[in-house]
Amino acid sequence: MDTVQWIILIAIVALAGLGGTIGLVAGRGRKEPPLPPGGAGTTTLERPGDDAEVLDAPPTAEKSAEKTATTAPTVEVEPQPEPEPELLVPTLDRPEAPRSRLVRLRERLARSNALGRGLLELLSRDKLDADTWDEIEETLLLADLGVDPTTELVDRLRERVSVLGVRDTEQVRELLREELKKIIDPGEGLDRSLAIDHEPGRPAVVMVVGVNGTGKTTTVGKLARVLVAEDKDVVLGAADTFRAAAADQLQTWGDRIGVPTIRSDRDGADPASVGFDAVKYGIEAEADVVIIDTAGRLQNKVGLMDELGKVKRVVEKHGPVNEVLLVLDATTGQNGMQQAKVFSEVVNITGIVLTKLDGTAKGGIVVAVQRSLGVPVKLIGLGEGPDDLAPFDPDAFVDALLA
Ligand SMILES: Nc1nc2c(ncn2[C@@H]2O[C@H](COP(=O)(O)OP(=O)(O)OP(=O)(O)O)[C@@H](O)[C@H]2O)c(=O)[nH]1
Repeated sequence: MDTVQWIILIAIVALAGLGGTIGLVAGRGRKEPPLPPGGAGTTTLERPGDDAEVLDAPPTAEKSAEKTATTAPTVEVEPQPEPEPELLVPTLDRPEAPRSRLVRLRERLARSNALGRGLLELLSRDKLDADTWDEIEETLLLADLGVDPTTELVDRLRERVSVLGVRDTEQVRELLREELKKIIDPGEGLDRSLAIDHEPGRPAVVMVVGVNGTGKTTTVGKLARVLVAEDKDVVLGAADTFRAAAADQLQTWGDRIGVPTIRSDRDGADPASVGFDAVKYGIEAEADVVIIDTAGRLQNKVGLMDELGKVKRVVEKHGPVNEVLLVLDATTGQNGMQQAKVFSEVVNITGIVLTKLDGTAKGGIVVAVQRSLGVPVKLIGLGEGPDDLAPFDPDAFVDALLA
């Protein structure tokens, strides 16, 4: 071989050696990709074992770039998925079932109501003379029982106590229980259940009316919770467009239990149209009950009262309103009675909600308002808690008064 031939031979051997080295380096950096779960056609890079702790969390952009640079220089890396946004599932309140709340509320009523205790004390005196009977009468009047019911109750008790010669505290308590029961639940077929049965395709409509501050919006919210606890689908209508924050307040109640609130974006919008839309929505959503909150307004503002009548008429274009609940604050006494009369002239009240019976000895208003309107008390509010509303049960009420 001459020199040129030697040079060519050496060059061929050198090139062959270099090629083998390059092939080893590239092969070390490549791994067979694992099949993705489910065997779909995409391939992913295997994650090294020492990165195991980050398997659950998607790698950060920085980390994945680092990995790309050090472990897979020649592999085309699929873009790493964006971290999944944390799914914020709103936690809804689970309203208390009506049965258990009754027990709790009864205890509260018994604690806060001095009427029964006062009467029992007077009736248990050794001598039931004229002065004592006057005191009994006064106690009942102060409890807002009203003049006629008070006279009736005192006359009946007086007669029975003297005829039966009852002196024993337990017997007196029993007589008082019977007489109070008669006067609170006169047995004239007062239906205290809420009229929320409905035909298929049309929800029952409940309108809630009353003067500002009686607890109207709160009652709508609490009532929605009672109904949700009974597995009803409820829609709220914020037809109190008079007070700016009322719709927000109502929506907060609805949001807590996953109940939609139909409202206007505009303050001072036509409440009748909000009421109409709420029922329309309720029909489309196949809801069971639509509860409409209305503006609390002063009873002497004739224009505003007319507006309330209009809300009812417009809502009734969808069909009859099943229930019109008047909310009265039990602590306002005779003023509450005046309000009741004015409202009943504008809309046909079908039931009364007495709020704030906690902390007042004026439970007698139950009797007064039922008599004056001929409408039953259907619900009572016994506190500011979300589940402090219960169906009115005359037996439980009298028991609580005398507890
Ligand atoms: N103690 C007690 N407070 C109650 C009860 N019901 C309502 N309230 C309180 O009464 C206040 C007025 O309640 P709202 O529901 O805002 O009254 P409203 O009638 O809707 O008033 P407007 O929205 O201004 O028309 C709130 O502080 C309620 O928490 C109850 O049964 N007991």
